[in-house]
Amino acid sequence: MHKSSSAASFGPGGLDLSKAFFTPISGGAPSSATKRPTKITVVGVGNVGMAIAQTILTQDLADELALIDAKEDKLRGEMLDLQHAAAFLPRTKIHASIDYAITANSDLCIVTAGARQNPGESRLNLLQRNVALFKHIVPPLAKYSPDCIIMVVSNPVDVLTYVAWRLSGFPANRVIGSGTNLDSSRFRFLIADHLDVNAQDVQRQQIAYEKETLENIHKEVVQSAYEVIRLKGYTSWAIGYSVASLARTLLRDQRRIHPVSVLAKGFYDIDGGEVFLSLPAQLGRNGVLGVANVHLTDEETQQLRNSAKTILEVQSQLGV
Ligand SMILES: NC(=O)c1ccc[n+]([C@@H]2O[C@H](COP(=O)([O-])OP(=O)(O)OC[C@H]3O[C@@H](n4cnc5c(N)ncnc54)[C@H](O)[C@@H]3O)[C@@H](O)[C@H]2O)c1
Repeated sequence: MHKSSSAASFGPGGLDLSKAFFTPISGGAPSSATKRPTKITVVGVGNVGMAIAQTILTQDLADELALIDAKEDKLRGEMLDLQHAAAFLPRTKIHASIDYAITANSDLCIVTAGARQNPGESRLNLLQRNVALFKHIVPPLAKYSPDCIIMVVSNPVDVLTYVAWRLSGFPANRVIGSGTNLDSSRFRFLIADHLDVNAQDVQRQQIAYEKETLENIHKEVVQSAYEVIRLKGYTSWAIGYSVASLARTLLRDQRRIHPVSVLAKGFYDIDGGEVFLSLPAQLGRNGVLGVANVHLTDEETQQLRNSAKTILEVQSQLGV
């Protein structure tokens, strides 16, 4: 496949056009003090992967973007389509290939590749197919970018984050799932809409709401993704912004708290095994820096433990 680069080549003579436009100044060559470029890889250029890629570009989060997929034509088409917007965007070098060598030295690798559920197929079978995909995806990512942070977006996100953690051999602080970051945003939108305020001002604070209003908003959050999928076939824009906000916090060491899938063992009385759950985690350049201690009711603690138990049962059938 034609490996991309954002740079065009000019004819067989190899004419260096840059010299025709600029006269280099002495000492202008890159020095060791020059900042290393920030590089993000996105695996899977479907609806979700492309929404993430385009948000990363418009928000100027990377100097280099590497796109990986199994479909060569789709991959090249998406790469060219993004490159053609270069005149309207901050400068980012875009690569695309089925060869993981282009992902080398990434700071952040975002995995969105996933199999689609066949009619009548069980969720466990779909999960097993996704585990098989991850066996092709995660080891080469870890090989080419041994110091990167891996962010899993593919569903079921908690279990696949565990799978990515096992397959990568990385410490748990460098493997994160997008978790309920998007669901939180949906929750904040619905509360903001109800109160007619800005969603960015909806924070973690105890405000007295009518029980019924809160229950309705909760129900709506749970149904949100299904509703969008029913109407347009998939979700993309909100998950794109959600993951870009995580990328910003991680790569710019913002140390913000996000509800994301992290290794939950030892937090909130979850001790039974290695399971990834969405918890309020502080994120920075080293990945997960800590987990916030939010007060939970006994019922909420029990719900978390039940989720952990269910996920562990599923994981025991995966052979990873
Ligand atoms: N975590 C969340 O909040 C959230 C939100 C939305 C979607 N998702 C999940 O994201 C995933 C992707 O959704 P989508 O709508 O983009 O699906 P999609 O079918 O449009 O895209 C999936 C892409 O993965 C690629 N792919 C398949 N096998 C591959 C392999 N071995 N290597 C590289 N690429 C491969 C496909 O070619 C395709 O381009 C799904 O699992 C979906 O459930 C998660």
